[in-house]
Amino acid sequence: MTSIPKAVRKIVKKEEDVIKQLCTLVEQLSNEAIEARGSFTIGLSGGSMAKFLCVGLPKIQTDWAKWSLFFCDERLVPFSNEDSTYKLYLAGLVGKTPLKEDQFVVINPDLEVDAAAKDYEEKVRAKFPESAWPRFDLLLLGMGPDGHTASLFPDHPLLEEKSVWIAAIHDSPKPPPCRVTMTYPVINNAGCCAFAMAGQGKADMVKRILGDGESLPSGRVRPTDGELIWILDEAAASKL
Ligand SMILES: O=C(O)[C@H](O)[C@@H](O)[C@H](O)[C@H](O)COP(=O)(O)O
Repeated sequence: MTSIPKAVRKIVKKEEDVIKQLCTLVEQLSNEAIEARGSFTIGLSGGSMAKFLCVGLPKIQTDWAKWSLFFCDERLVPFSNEDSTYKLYLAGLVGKTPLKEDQFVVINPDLEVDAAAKDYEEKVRAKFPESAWPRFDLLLLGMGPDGHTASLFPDHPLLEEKSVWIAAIHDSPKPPPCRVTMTYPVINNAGCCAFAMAGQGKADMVKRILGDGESLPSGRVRPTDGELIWILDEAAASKL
């Protein structure tokens, strides 16, 4: 087993500091990308990542009009459903920042899941024309209690999916069962992948992945030509 030599660990005192570090990173990378290329592409995740971003992003300084926002994974439910990740961001960021609804590249929840994955891939391809693989400026990822990230779950065949940008999952062990997810070739082609987490509940899995180097889905996030950053509070890092 190997550890992750390229992962930068930023350990801060408590959850509010995790939020500050995370949103400072987003601010810095957005400004760099906009200066270099005139646009900023960011992939979002649900769970506590959504909560952190909705608290912290309204305070950053950036050229919001230049942002395009994507979903590292999304649950195939109507946008009105409490399980919709997009719904969280819509409520937390639109109206609280200058971001507009049409800057979010969203799934079509009316399609069945395979068609929804294809449709989402087409929407992503339209933003990265002529690329073999898209290069997102920043992908923000969560880590579940089983070590999953995006909708890439332990021992699932999707961990080996290398032919598509966006895959469908019909049997997610975490409900709801139908989702679409970015695949590893996409995730690992990003300019930066960042995890952010807080609390004792994360400590065992953080140790298994960052300390012991277990090959769980979150540990397989290793950008081939980009940065990997884990932002942890002291409780989440307590077993390292
Ligand atoms: O769609 C989902 O079910 C969530 O996006 C999920 O993948 C989440 O990112 C992790 O489970 C971590 O969640 P917490 O950060 O809330 O523990």
